[in-house]
Amino acid sequence: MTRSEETVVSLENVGVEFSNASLFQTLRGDREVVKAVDDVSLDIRENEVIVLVGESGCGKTTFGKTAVGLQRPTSGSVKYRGQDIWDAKDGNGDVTIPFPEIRKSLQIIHQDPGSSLNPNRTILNSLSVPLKEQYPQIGTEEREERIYKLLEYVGMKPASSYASRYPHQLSGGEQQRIALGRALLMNPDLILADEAVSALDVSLRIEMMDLMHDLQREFNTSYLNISHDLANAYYFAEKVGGRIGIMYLGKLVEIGPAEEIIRNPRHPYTRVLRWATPVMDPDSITEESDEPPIRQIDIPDPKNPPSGCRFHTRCPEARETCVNRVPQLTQTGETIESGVACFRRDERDEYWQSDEIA
Ligand SMILES: Nc1ncnc2c1ncn2[C@@H]1O[C@H](COP(=O)(O)OP(=O)(O)OP(=O)(O)O)[C@@H](O)[C@H]1O
Repeated sequence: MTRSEETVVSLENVGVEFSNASLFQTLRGDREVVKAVDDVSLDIRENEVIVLVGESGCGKTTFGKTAVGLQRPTSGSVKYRGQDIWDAKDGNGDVTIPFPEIRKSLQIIHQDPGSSLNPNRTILNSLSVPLKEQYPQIGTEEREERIYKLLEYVGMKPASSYASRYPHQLSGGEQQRIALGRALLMNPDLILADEAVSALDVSLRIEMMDLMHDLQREFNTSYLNISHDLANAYYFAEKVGGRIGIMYLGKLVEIGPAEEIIRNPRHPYTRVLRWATPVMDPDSITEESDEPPIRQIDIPDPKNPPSGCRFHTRCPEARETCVNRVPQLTQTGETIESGVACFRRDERDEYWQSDEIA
């Protein structure tokens, strides 16, 4: 698929902090702050596929929600086609794209589609609601026509039979198709798919990912997918020339074309993920040893992350300098497509003179 260079969503130095504190804790001054996302920048272009991968709690969902305007960042900016999303929401400055239009263009599908469909409404009713809200000018007949057409697009034929059912009369895979259809009804520029296939059986998972690819061509949509599974990420991104981004404790530590991330991972953490993943096509990866390339299995507490490079406590390559300095994500290829946040990528970095951690 030919991808345009036009940026749909641009996230710049985005940070998201959560404060989990009762009034009592706040008064005592022991407010607990989690930096779910810490200084992450990313451009998502038209027709692009990006999959974010990382262990539970590393900030994937928070970052994804920030990208589609569902989570306000505590620092940095998020722009949709050049318009700051939160300025549009707050009415700050010259708003060139109104917030409702931005929300319509940035859609989300969740891991559990059942919970996002009203159990008391038929599929037709459920899909009519957002269409009525976004396109109040269209009549009932046209609305139903659009819904039926979309149900057919997502493989639910005959559409009229599915349209009259309630969510409990559909399988998990069918519910997920409906969720995808509902997102596409808005004709979005970007769909955030948060673990959208992880609850499905393997064969259904592949079917769903293939369907998403087909519909991407049809609707010119970009996808930001979230997955804890590098094998799924590889399947989804590689087929359409997409990128994989690796997150660790709120940081984007590596990003690049799917093939490159699997064949030539540069960040020590990416190597750990690859080691831990039975990749779908075992021939496509090089031999790895049985020993995990890691010093410590436990993930540090996100409320109290390690200093310097956050991965240093587990990194087999860590040196003293990694304890104090924060590596920035820097370009690795000829374009801004790929980057890695590790001192080892620069042969002149003081890392090479630094002592190994005992
Ligand atoms: N609304 C919230 N309030 C407080 N803390 C939150 C909130 N949402 C997320 N967090 C915290 O932020 C961190 C990142 O969470 P997030 O859900 O973004 O991670 P994740 O990588 O998507 O994890 P998972 O794969 O388990 O969903 C976690 O430490 C989490 O506890």
